[in-house]
Amino acid sequence: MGRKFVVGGNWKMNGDSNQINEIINNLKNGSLDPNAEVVIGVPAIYLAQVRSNTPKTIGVAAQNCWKADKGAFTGEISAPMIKDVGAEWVILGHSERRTIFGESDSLVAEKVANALQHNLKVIACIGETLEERESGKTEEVVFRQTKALVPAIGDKWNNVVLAYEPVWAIGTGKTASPQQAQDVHASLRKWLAENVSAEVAQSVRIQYGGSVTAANAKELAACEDIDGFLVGGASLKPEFVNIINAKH
Ligand SMILES: O=C(CO)COP(=O)(O)O
Repeated sequence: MGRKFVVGGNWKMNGDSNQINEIINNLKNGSLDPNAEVVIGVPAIYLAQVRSNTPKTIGVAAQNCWKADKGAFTGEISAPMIKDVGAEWVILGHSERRTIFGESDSLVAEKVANALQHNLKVIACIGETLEERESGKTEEVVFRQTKALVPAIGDKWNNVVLAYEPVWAIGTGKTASPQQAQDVHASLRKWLAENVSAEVAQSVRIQYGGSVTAANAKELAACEDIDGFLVGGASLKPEFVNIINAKH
């Protein structure tokens, strides 16, 4: 069976009630490809509001959560809380969490394990920095980041989407070329076949993220191993609909 195209919008720390209503109306009024799964990644404070105002055909994701269910973790939110307000997904291991907030591979893995245990679906992000790419370490880095997730995911790969987001392409306007992205996605699939299973390698969806726009989405979506996108800036704009529809 083919992998269903999946497009995430990561709003990051953007949006207020007015802008959020505009984004949701744009999605409601747009004619969205029924063969594409759509997930919007919303600032935690708006999760409940967005979940109740957005059609159920669109998934709602938190952008982070802590690894424990509850307790003395001031400022954090938990997987059970995300579930409680009706959201279905969480984005974990985003490069901004890894770099700005110092999240290690092992912390990301602990968060992934806890989120999956609570039946949240997870978009798990990986990707190399410019320096790592230029020193020929892209595969080493994305394999290391993925390896840390394997025990955390266990047999729950059905609830995981991998997002390959080269850090140098995020918010820079420097999109990876379709060939650069395809090469890493194909290497990841090969690594998964060798280190997890042929079935997981074949079935797991791998999104590309980093300066995706309506202008470059079609060419990227045509690549064999690119199964969707994780979109930052453009997910706040009307062109997000065109990105969702880029595959068909
Ligand atoms: O980080 C991203 C999505 O998670 C990508 O952000 P941009 O699309 O703004 O480059």
